[in-house]
Amino acid sequence: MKTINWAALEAAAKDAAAQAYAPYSQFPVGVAVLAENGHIFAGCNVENASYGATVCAERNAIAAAVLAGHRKLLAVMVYTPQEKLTPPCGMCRQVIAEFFQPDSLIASCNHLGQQQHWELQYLLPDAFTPNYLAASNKISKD
Ligand SMILES: O=c1ccn([C@H]2C[C@H](O)[C@@H](CO)O2)c(=O)[nH]1
Repeated sequence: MKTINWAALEAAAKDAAAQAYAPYSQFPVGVAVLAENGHIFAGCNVENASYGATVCAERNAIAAAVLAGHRKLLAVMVYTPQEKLTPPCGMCRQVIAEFFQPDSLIASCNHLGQQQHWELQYLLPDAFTPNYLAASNKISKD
């Protein structure tokens, strides 16, 4: 298993949170994802006046990685500037499951420099993944 530079992910997630567009919730989030080749992609939450069109930082970071051609992703870091360490929301857990492995580490950090780590399979047990579709339709995400 590759060594993960958690400090670099934390710095990237924190920088991303500074760009968050969160006028409605006042809850800025920054996320950094690590690709298999060591590159880091970041995203922030982008809210919307309709509320429902809001996109979380996790999904924006994953979209940036996919846009750059990276579909094999290794780790996630979520930053929120509050003491309580924040895991990804349910919708983002599903999107994470598309591009990560069950034992991939999902981490959260805060402005105090604290971190908490979870395995994806703990946050989303028995995830519905592309394998289920591939089993009947021969669909591949690669
Ligand atoms: O894991 C999460 C949870 C929430 N948010 C955003 C959505 C919304 O803009 C704000 C409050 O829910 O935080 C994220 O970006 N990631």
